[in-house]
Amino acid sequence: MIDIQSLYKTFNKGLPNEVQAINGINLNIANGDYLVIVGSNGSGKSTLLNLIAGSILPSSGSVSIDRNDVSRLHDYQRSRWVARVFQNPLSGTAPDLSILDNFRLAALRTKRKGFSIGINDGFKSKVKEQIARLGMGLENKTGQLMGTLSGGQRQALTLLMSVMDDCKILLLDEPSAALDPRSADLVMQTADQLVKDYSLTGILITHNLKDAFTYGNRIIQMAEGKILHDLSSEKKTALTQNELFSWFS
Ligand SMILES: Nc1ncnc2c1ncn2[C@@H]1O[C@H](COP(=O)(O)OP(=O)(O)OP(=O)(O)O)[C@@H](O)[C@H]1O
Repeated sequence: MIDIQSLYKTFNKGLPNEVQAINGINLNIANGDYLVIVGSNGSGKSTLLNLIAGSILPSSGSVSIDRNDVSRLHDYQRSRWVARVFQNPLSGTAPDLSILDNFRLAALRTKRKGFSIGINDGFKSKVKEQIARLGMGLENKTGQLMGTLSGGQRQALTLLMSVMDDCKILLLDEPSAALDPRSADLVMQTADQLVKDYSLTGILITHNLKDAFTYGNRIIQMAEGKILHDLSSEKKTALTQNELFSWFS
């Protein structure tokens, strides 16, 4: 469970360009929830995700993961809980390395000290088996260079790489925004499947209201660093597309 209490983040404090990006957020996200975050530009969505990931630290307030107060831990210290996928399919992968080597690198990055992982047959077949589940036919091309894949294929593999190593929370910051509509759908479906298959807690930021409507079991709308709407389970299911659109009018 992610428990956020009285969270504030101010950038450039005391300067003329001071911004109160997060303005007193309280939020509880249950294990296994798939939370969608919508909101206008500058409403604080990415800052909230950064605070959960630990890539920035709060001005005040707390973030706990499974009852561990992680508020002062940096992102690399939270990596055993948190995986993150960004908008740009080029980030997070090495284009000049093969698919398999990229998986190996990803595994090495997240394994705790003392745990050695080779590129042995066991690892290779585990990777192939997981890639096959994507249904993209890439399992027999693990020697292919990552840079030669399409943006959608690459983003789907990035998603898989980020969840294969026992993380509990998957943060998705507009993962399909840079992709064509077909690839975007594929990546969103992959994310949804991985959240379910790996029993993850997912948090998705999206500007795509169709995706916000389709995915997740809870939706929040942010405005000026606060939560304006918060609908979970049945209320999210009952939400109509028109109602969701009206949040932005
Ligand atoms: N590192 C930073 N330094 C200064 N100001 C920042 C920084 N990061 C974010 N901000 C400011 O904080 C506010 C919230 O930004 P944030 O990126 O969280 O919004 P967002 O809802 O994710 O927007 P978008 O939909 O455009 O990505 C904005 O006013 C932004 O300019």
